[in-house]
Amino acid sequence: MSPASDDVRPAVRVRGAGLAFGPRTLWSGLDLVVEPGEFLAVLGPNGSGKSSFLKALLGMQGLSAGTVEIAGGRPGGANRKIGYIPQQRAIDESLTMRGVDLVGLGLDGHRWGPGLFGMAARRRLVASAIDAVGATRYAKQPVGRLSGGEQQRLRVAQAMVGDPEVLLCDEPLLSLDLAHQRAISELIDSRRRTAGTAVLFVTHEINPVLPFVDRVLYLVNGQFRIGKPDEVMTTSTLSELYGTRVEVLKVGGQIHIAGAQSALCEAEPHHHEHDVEEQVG
Ligand SMILES: Nc1ncnc2c1ncn2[C@@H]1O[C@H](COP(=O)(O)OP(=O)(O)OP(=O)(O)O)[C@@H](O)[C@H]1O
Repeated sequence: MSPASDDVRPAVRVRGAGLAFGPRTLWSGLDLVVEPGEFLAVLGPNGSGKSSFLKALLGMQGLSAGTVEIAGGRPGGANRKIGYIPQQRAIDESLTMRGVDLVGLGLDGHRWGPGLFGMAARRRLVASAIDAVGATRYAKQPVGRLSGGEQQRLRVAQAMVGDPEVLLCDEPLLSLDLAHQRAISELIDSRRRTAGTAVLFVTHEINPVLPFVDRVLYLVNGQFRIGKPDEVMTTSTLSELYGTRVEVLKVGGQIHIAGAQSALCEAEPHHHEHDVEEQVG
């Protein structure tokens, strides 16, 4: 990541942001600048507000306080500089749209024009985005009949095809096998290195992307920490954040967190007890 300078505008700038639903505050006082080419992992247990954070950046969720700038503008509207991989939802089996058409939706029509040249250029871009996620074999089939992982790879292609300045990814590795988790993480990493795309990557499992992560935003129970993985993913920082002893174990280049789930269960006693070593963020 290159250091901030005056002539490079940040990809994302969040000032004094807060989000509350009724009496429940998901986060408040959030200040964050994400630079072009930076890879920010957004971690935290279920319901801590990770997806809502991405939705606030997209203008799909209003803030309770503060402001957001993304790709040089306000969130919302048709900002073509933002690629978004939404949290996976099953696509209706009856959807007959083909993969190539789904990916093509990630391109804005007017830039290519109706002429033959425009259409050929558009087709080439779509084909190359599909190739990059390894989806060429099934890209002409109806999306509704593809497996969850195949659909997910097309969603990644759709988010990347428009040459975004900022890529917002909500658990993009879900339902991918290990080989494709790796291929997609490396593809996203290479895009931010070569094109300077900032990546905000929501995940429950940091290990598959740990080699790429510059900084972590960790959300828990209305609190958050921002910093390099080595600063945030420590026993002392996470224990402070969870409000109880949480053990962070670093083994073979991977990070494992023990005790976080039971910390949350104590706060919400109706949940099942799971006090095994686990990764919740
Ligand atoms: N529009 C809304 N109105 C009321 N509550 C909402 C709304 N949107 C989200 N919430 C609540 O805010 C909390 C945070 O939701 P969010 O989806 O951001 O969590 P998350 O960290 O992404 O969780 P997960 O890991 O389970 O995907 C949840 O408890 C959710 O029910």
